[in-house]
This record gives sequence, C-alpha cells and structure tokens, in this order.
Amino acid sequence: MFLTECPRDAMQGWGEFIPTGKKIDYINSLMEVGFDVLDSLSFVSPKAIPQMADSDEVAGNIDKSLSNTKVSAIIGNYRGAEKALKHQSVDILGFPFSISETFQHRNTNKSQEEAFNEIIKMLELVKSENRELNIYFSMAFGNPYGEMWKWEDVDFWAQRFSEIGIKNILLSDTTGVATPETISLLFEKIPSKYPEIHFGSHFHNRYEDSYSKLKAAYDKGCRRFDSAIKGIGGCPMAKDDLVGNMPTEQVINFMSVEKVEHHLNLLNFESSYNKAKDIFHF
Ligand SMILES: CC(C)C(=O)C(=O)O
Repeated sequence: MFLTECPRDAMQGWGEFIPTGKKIDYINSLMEVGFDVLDSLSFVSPKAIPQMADSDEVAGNIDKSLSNTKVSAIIGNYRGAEKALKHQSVDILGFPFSISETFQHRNTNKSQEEAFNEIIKMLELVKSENRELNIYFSMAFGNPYGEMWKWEDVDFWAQRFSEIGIKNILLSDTTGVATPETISLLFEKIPSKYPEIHFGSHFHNRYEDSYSKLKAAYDKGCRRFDSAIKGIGGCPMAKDDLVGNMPTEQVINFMSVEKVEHHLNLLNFESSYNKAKDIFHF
C-alpha cells in the first residue's frame, strides 16, 4: 500500500491559527510513522488560506533526516510552484485540477484549459528541479454544482495528462459525493488504460461511509490512499459543501481487517495521534 497522510488538508480550514511550532512538531512526528508521502504544505494565496501562510517557515524546519517519507506541497499556480521549489524539503508539488469547470474557477480562478496550459509550464519547471508533480482530479466523482458527471470526462482528462507525461493522479472526491458504485466504475475503467500513471484515491467523506469507499477502490485494484488523522479537514474552497477527510485510523483498520500488509509504525502513529488531539481538540 502506498499511503499519504495529509496534515495540510487537515489544517488548512481549521478556524483557529495553529502556532507554527506546533505544525512543525506535528509534521516531524508524522515523518517517523512510515507514510510514503506527507501532504504538508500549501503555497497558495494566504488571503484565501490564512492558516497555511507560514508554509515557508514550516518547510524550512521539516527534518528530512528522520525518514524517507516524501514531502508534498499544494500549489495553485506557477508562482506558488516557484515558491515551493525554493525548499529542498519539498519533493512533490500537487496541483488540484478540477473535473468540474465551475470548481476549477472557484478554486484557482482559471478555466480547465488555462489550468492545463499552466500545468504544462509547471511540469517543465518541476522536472528541471528534479522533483515530481502530482495532479489531483478534484470533483472526480461528481460535483454539487449541477454539472453532469460522466466517467468519460474523467477519462478525457486522464488521456490529456498522460500525453504530457504526468505520472501520478489522485482521483479526489472533494465534496464526498462518491458512492461505492462510482468508485468501482472509475477504478475499473481508467487506471488500466494508462499503465504508466499511478492512480490513487483522495477521498473526503463522512466517517460512516469510509470503509465502503476504501473497499470499493481496493477491490478494483487501488493501492494508493490519502487520509488524515481523525478525518479532520476538507477543502475550504468547497466551503458550503465541506466534508472531512478519509480518517487514517479507518485506513489502518481496513488494512488490518483485510489483512493488507503495510509499513506504518503504529507506536509512532499513536504519538502523532496524540499530537493531533492536542491541535484539533478531539
Ligand atoms: C484540493 C484537493 C487536493 C482536494 O482536497 C480535493 O479536491 O479533494
């Protein structure tokens, strides 16, 4: 299993400002759990996401000597990519490309076509710096804006991104509208057409829906899951429709029930969980 913990997604919409020192301590503790990736930073407008305005300082204090876990940063445009790439601690940039034209505007103030063209430029930059660029397919399972959803639209964009050489795509259920049926459909139809792309899931959901979503994706071959401790978070740009993340405890529970091997250190996970309790008051 390829596991990404998303403290960035947990923190970004949190109402009270989390002191920078606490963020750093939390992320460094997660570095010792054994996740493949920590989605930790955000180089987007501090006006839009004030909680993440200290990402420069956080990035400068991530202790990469603790493990081989890669660090990822979300960006919304080329300028954000340049800022993120100044930090040697950042291995991966993540861009939220939306399958919904409405949400692409809402999230990055661009049309899909404009965002795609900017991604082509970002990809050149990222390659020249020897880092990676992941694409999130936001609203991959439908949207709350009344736009029609078809798996073929997701496939259309998967094809376009495969043509420019994108290697990692996270099918994201931004507002938690996916069902086990739509998850099965996408994971059955799309990844097998693009063997050069590593597809994963980035689910937002209510706790009670989490197991069935994991199972639907897993049964269709998905081996890459994003999650956040206690399911805290969600996309603040989809405010009216905010739902939490896939809870990491539920992913661990799933792996234990389904007898799936993983490489997480559960003692260290408990210590990070306790830090999350302190930050998010649960
Ligand atoms: C912004 C991206 C990464 C996201 O969380 C989503 O679209 O679900």
